[in-house]
Amino acid sequence: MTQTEIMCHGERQSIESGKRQQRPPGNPTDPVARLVVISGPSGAGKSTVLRRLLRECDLPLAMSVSATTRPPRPGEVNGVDYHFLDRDEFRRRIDAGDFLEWKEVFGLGHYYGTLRSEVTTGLKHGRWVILEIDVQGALAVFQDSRWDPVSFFIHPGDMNELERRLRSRGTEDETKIVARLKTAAREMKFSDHYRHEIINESVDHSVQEICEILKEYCS
Ligand SMILES: Nc1ncnc2c1ncn2[C@@H]1O[C@H](COP(=O)(O)OP(=O)(O)OP(=O)(O)O)[C@@H](O)[C@H]1O
Ligand SMILES: Nc1nc2c(ncn2[C@@H]2O[C@H](COP(=O)(O)O)[C@@H](O)[C@H]2O)c(=O)[nH]1
Repeated sequence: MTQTEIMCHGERQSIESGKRQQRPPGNPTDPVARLVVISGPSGAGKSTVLRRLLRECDLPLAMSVSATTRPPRPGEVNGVDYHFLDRDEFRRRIDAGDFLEWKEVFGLGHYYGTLRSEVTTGLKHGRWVILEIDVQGALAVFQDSRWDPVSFFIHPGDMNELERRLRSRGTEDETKIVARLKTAAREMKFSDHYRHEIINESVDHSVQEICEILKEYCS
């Protein structure tokens, strides 16, 4: 019977084929780590849940810090929340082949992308690397047969609650809120492309659910 090794709690464990993970993880240089893709509409609570997941889930997790051309929000730190690049630098990095995927998200001229270096560094250290990316970016990763990510779609509950969360966050003006809600309606239609769907009604429950699901890939 084929065995696949994955990294949990810093040690190697095996799972039988026939369980959830049937294909070896994508990175041929490190067969014990894998990608986790998290998407969901802007304002659903992805960042809030992930911040807590990283603190509270006892698995070797690492966030991939994306690059973006959008300006930093107050309190956001370059290299921690995002790698903030100007458009010329972003383009240069596209041409250099530095991105695993990149997209213009929300149609307002701002680009977001996953740097290959973020992924390879995490995988090299035996970590599950988490990509918090939009649906278009996620579909590109799903199509690339080198990756076999564990994927989660985070739902806000309903669209009214999503709008409430976006407005209460207070980080976007009206034009941007409208663009994000429009994109959200489109993105919701793709939730069944993900292995797992999480209804983020309670941050506590979402964190616990995601951690438990990830652990199932270890046992
Ligand atoms: N389960 C929840 N219940 C109520 N409010 C929540 C919940 N989860 C997150 N929030 C709040 O909703 C707002 C949006 O959350 P967050 O910034 O994490 O969303 P996001 O999905 O990461 O958005 P974006 O894609 O724009 O980065 C924040 O003010 C956050 O505190
Ligand atoms: N395709 C990608 N999408 C990304 C990446 N990093 C973030 N995102 C998505 O952008 C939105 C907006 O984020 P915000 O910080 O401006 O509120 C968010 O919903 C992410 O899903 C990326 O590297 N690639």
